[in-house]
Amino acid sequence: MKTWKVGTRRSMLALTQTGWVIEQLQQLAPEARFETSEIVTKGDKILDVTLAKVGGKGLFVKEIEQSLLDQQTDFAVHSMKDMPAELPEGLMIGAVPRRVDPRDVLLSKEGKGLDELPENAVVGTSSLRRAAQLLNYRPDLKIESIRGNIDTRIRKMNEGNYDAIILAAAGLERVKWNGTITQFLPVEISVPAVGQGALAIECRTDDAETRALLAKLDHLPTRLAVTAERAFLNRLQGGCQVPIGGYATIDEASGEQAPRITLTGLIADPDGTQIFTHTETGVDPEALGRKVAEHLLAGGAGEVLAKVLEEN
Ligand SMILES: NCc1[nH]cc(CCC(=O)O)c1CC(=O)O
Repeated sequence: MKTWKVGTRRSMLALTQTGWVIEQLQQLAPEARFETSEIVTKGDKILDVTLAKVGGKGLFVKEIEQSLLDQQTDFAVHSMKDMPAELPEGLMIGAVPRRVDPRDVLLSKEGKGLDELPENAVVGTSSLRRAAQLLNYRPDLKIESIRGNIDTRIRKMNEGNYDAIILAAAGLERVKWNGTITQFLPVEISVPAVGQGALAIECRTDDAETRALLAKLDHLPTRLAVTAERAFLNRLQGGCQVPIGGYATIDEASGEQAPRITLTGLIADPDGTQIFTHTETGVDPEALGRKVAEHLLAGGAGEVLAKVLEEN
């Protein structure tokens, strides 16, 4: 039986999620063998600058995609959130496993939730999307950039530089972090990033054997939701330089083949003074994503986007 070579980043989160994917595939295909190939990406090397300033999305996936194209690896496991809206020619997302909790969470040093944090409290996040939504809700907060993997960020908070930090629930859940989450931020306060909580398993379009293997792990409701979110992002041509959020849910009671999808899109001014959101329901994920984007663009968010892009 074939041995599949699996590309992954080297962070604890990446290795954990890749291990999980291999475990799942092993159960679905007991004869298959897997070998992981750890790849250091540009995003892993640049730890001192805001990612937005050095090219944003794609930094965590480019080298891994090259190894797929060069046939050094057969498939790769990524956080969906790190995937650019468009994939290189010849590659595809072969599976989207079931999503875990998509929400952002607040961790605070003294266990105080967002409403209880003292005036002018310092919150660590390097995400423009998170910063804009926090500031919109609590304009007094001071947002400070923070980088590094989950452990590093939590350590930096505890060492005293920040009163609180914002992370994705999904990352903490996947690494089985055993600390206390202070608050799960409702999606009404913090619309998650496109793809947050989901994984993308990427492979070559012409590799039928790998596609057949990966298809076993695909979760249709998650795929539909993420497809809508990514169509939204794609229509906006947005990287993570712009505060964009997108979150879709599936009404599973509404039909096996073409369930109803509800998508909320968000575009914000980085300082949080202007927030544009729109929610719409449809059955075609691509059409829905475009529609929500176009509604926001027509309603004034286009000017905010243009301004943010100009400044960067
Ligand atoms: N920005 C980095 C990143 N990419 C994926 C996750 C984990 C959550 C996920 O899979 O959505 C994280 C960490 C975070 O945002 O806290």
